[in-house]
Amino acid sequence: MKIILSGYMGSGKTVVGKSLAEKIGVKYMDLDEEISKWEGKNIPDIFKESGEIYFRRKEGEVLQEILKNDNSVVLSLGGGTPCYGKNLQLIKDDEDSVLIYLKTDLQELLRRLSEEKDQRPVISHLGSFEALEDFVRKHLYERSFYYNQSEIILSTEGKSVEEVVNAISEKLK
Ligand SMILES: Nc1ncnc2c1ncn2[C@@H]1O[C@H](COP(=O)(O)OP(=O)(O)OP(=O)(O)O)[C@@H](O)[C@H]1O
Ligand SMILES: O=C(O)C1=C[C@@H](O)[C@@H](O)[C@H](O)C1
Ligand SMILES: [Mg+2]
Repeated sequence: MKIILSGYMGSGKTVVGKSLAEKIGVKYMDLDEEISKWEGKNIPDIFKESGEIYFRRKEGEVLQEILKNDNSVVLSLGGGTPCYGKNLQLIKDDEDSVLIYLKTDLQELLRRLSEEKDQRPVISHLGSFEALEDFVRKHLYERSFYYNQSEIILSTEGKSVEEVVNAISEKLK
């Protein structure tokens, strides 16, 4: 099975995905990391040097490769992955994939993201907490249309990473 984690930036896809993979003894992959490896540079540099449209194209290509080649994997998507191109449909059409939305509320996302903006080129330019809040509120609303099409929607509210991992394991039983 391919367990695919989706959700806004800061929702915990990477930390939860790594921990879940370890718990159930399955290979872990992070789409952002795979794109970085493929391109030989980190995500902020890809955005800076080649632009977001180029990044989105690579994101779709790398996702397609992983879906084709890796049959047993926990895969953390990037925050925007299901919202671009054919990515969401590709995942829905893949019979072995189960797509899980880590649903984290706006205030918690803001708490996390205000500490960790620099490695996230979509928000790194937002200078103040107010600017970040304005942006994320609207962006999360727009993206929720895509996230909510996931097979499993899991609220992370009040849950530690371990509790999120346990909740996913329960849902998958
Ligand atoms: N359930 C949780 N409880 C407390 N902290 C959490 C939880 N989930 C994630 N975090 C923290 O929030 C931050 C963001 O998590 P993470 O990098 O895994 O998000 P992400 O969804 O992979 O983001 P991106 O889309 O930008 O890659 C990290 O510092 C992480 O430790
Ligand atoms: O939400 C987004 O659009 C992004 C999230 C990150 O995971 C990276 O995929 C990249 O920084 C874009
Ligand atoms: Mg991540």
